[in-house]
Amino acid sequence: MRILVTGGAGFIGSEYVRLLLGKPLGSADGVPPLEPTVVTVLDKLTYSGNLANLDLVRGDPRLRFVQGDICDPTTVDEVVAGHDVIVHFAAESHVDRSIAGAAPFVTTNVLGTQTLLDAALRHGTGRFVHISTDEVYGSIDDGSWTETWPLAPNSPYSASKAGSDLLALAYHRTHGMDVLVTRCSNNYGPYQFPEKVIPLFVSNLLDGGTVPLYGDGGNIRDWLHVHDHCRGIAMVQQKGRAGEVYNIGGGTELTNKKLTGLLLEACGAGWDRVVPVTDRKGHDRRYSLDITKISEELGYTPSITLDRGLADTVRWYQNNRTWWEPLKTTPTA
Ligand SMILES: NC(=O)c1ccc[n+]([C@@H]2O[C@H](COP(=O)([O-])OP(=O)(O)OC[C@H]3O[C@@H](n4cnc5c(N)ncnc54)[C@H](O)[C@@H]3O)[C@@H](O)[C@H]2O)c1
Ligand SMILES: Cc1cn([C@H]2C[C@H](O)[C@@H](COP(=O)(O)OP(=O)(O)O[C@H]3O[C@H](CO)[C@@H](O)[C@H](O)[C@H]3O)O2)c(=O)[nH]c1=O
Repeated sequence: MRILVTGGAGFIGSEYVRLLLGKPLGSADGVPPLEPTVVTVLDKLTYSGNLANLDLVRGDPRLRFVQGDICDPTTVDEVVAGHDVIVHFAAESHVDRSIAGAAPFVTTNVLGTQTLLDAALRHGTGRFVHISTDEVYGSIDDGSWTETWPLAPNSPYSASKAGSDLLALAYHRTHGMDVLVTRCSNNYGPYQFPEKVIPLFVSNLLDGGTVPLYGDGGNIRDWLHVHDHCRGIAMVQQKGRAGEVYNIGGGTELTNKKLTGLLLEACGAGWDRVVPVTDRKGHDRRYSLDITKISEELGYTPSITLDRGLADTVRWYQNNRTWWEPLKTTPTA
């Protein structure tokens, strides 16, 4: 099977490539055999893409890397040809950046996805797995989102992801393409660019600095280890039903204040290192996913507890300064 992974040099995409090639960050228990003959990574290498993320699989004869933009129809057409499956991670992924400027989010997330879908349609690609996000549902005060919940995104990032999510489903309904969509909660783990809250806070604390906690710190996120997310995607790729949406969550909801406390403890720092700052504009209060569908249909359960996952992640950032230190000093605009 020939698999194309877009955004495979990013945080989550690179773990998916490692999983496909038999070098994941955790045990692949419960994941059906993947056995790819070729894994092609198509990645533009934006500020968040990094070839070093693929170091563990460098040299695998099945891995091919193409530096290219998913918005470029010529490149996309050439790369898509001959693949049986596309797993589409490539995106602009950071909410704060989308507030500062929405244009690249609309371009990459909406137009880039349309460009890929059109190429997959032309080439008759067997299966297209679109990686979406729980943020497309908006914010929820009580209860949890099932897959049939109406979409109500609030940030330019989540609006652009909702656009691509609905486009992917539309290609299934309109053209009969074998498209599946996954919507997952907040990922954490090694190789996450140090702008998202966990790697930002951990790297700042390891550097002896402070951490900026938005608003009252009461916003709630559901945390999912990147390896468990990729296990869930692999199950969807192998066993999911065409045209369906699958939520993938971690079942670990925490306020940002509680999360900050855990990170301070793991880094041996005190609350004097926390600086309350002005809240994010339009800040979603709570995300919560109902994962009954993927659990009952595909046998998914997260395997890495938050305690273990956070301890391992902090240790990874302690031991891999050479990976993240340059990323904190290089301009990324
Ligand atoms: N990080 C999370 O918590 C999370 C949660 C839910 C969903 N997601 C989704 O998962 C996917 C991956 O997220 P991530 O956290 O790994 O993001 P990331 O920012 O670490 O990686 C994105 C990758 O896409 C590449 N890319 C960006 N624009 C491109 C373009 N125009 N053409 C080709 N490549 C391009 C980048 O170079 C990078 O390698 C995204 O679609 C994101 O919306 C992320
Ligand atoms: C960067 C930063 C964040 N925060 C808060 C804002 C959020 O409530 C929480 C997590 O922020 P972020 O790490 O930016 O993640 P969030 O906005 O939830 O979005 C993430 O999770 C989404 C899935 O829920 C993904 O679709 C996005 O790609 C990913 O970036 O921490 C702070 O308090 N201080 C900060 O400096």
